Amino acid sequence: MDKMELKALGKINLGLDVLGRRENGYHDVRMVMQTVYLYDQIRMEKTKKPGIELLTNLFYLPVNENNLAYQAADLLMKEFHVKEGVKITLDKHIPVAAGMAGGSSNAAAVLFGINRMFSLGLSQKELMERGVTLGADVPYCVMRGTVLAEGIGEILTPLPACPKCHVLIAKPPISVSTKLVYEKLDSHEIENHPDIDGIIDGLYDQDITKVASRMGNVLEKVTIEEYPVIEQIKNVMKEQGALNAMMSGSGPTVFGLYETKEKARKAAAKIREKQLAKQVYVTGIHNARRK
Ligand SMILES: C[C@@](CO)(OP(=O)(O)O)[C@H](O)COP(=O)(O)OP(=O)(O)OC[C@H]1O[C@@H](n2ccc(N)nc2=O)[C@H](O)[C@@H]1O
Ligand SMILES: Nc1ncnc2c1ncn2[C@@H]1O[C@H](COP(=O)(O)OP(=O)(O)O)[C@@H](O)[C@H]1O
Repeated sequence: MDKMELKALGKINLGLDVLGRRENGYHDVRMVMQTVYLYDQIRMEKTKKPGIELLTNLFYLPVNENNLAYQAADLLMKEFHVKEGVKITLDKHIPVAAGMAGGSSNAAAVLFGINRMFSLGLSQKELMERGVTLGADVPYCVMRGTVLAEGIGEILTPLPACPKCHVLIAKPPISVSTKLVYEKLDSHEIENHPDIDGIIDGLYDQDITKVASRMGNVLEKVTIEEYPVIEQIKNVMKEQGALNAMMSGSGPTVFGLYETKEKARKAAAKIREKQLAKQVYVTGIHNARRK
C-alpha cells in the first residue's frame, strides 16, 4: 500500500470528572468520550526520499516535530527503522486548541496509517500504548466510539453506542491551553462532581434524554470564569431546544445535543447571528470503532 486516505474524527466529552492530581502534574480523570462526525482529512503517501514531509491547510500549525501527526510518524518510523519516507497532508476542519482532540486524533490516524502502510504488524493495543506517550487522548482516538476513559485518559472501557442525535458544535474565537485549565482547577475546590455513572446508565438504557440530563464537566467552571462567552453559547443552545449543552474537554468548544436537525440548525443560525462564534457546525455522533 503506497497511499492512504484517512479521516481523523473529533471527540466531545459527554462527561468529564477529575478525581485527583498526580505528582507529575497529570490528573486522574473519569470521562465519557464520544466521537463526532467532524473530521480532518489525512492523506499519506510513501516517498523514496527518507524522512517526513508534512503539509497543512492551516498556516499557523507547525509542520515539524512540534506537530502531533509528525511525532506519531516519527515514533513508529524510528522504532521500526523504516528506510523510505512519508508525505502527510493534513486538511484540518476540527477546531484547533478547542477541546475536541484534533491533534490527538491526527496522531492516532497517523499511527494507524504508518502501521498499515509499512506493514509493521502492531495490534491496536500496541498502537494505543505508543499513542499515550504523545498525548493522554491519543489511545481513545485510536479506539473511537463511546468509551469510558480513566487513568489519565488511557484506561479505556467500551460503552454501548450513544443513541442517535444531532450535535451542534460552536467554537468561540479564543484559544485555551489544556495544561493551564488543569492547573487552574488545582486551586479550586470541586463542589459538584458530574454523575458519570448516570451517563453510563443512560447509555445502557439507550436513553438519550437521560444521558443528556446527566452531562457534566468539572473543567467548565474554570474556563467559563475566564471566558463567559462559553456560558452565553450554552444558554442559546438550550433556549433553542437542546436536550443539554456543555463545554467539551478543556474548551472552549461548546456542544449541544438535539433530537432534530432542524432545531440544531436554528440554534446554529442564532449563534452566528449573535456573533458568539464563527466556527459553528451541525454534525452527528459517529459510533463505529476503528477496525
Ligand atoms: C481535557 C481533555 C479531555 O478529553 O481533552 P482536550 O480538552 O485536550 O481535548 C484531555 O484530558 C486532555 O488530553 P490531551 O490534550 O491529550 O493531554 P496531553 O497533551 O497529554 O496533556 C496536556 C496537558 O494537560 C494536562 N493533563 C492532561 C491529561 C490529564 N489526564 N491530566 C492533565 O493534567 C497536563 O498538564 C498536560 O501537560
Ligand atoms: N496536528 C495538529 N492539529 C492541531 N493542533 C496541533 C497539531 N499538532 C500540534 N498541535 C498543537 O497542539 C495544540 C492543541 O491542539 P488540539 O489538539 O487541536 O487541541 P485540544 O487538545 O484542545 O483538542 C495546538 O495549540 C497546536 O499548536
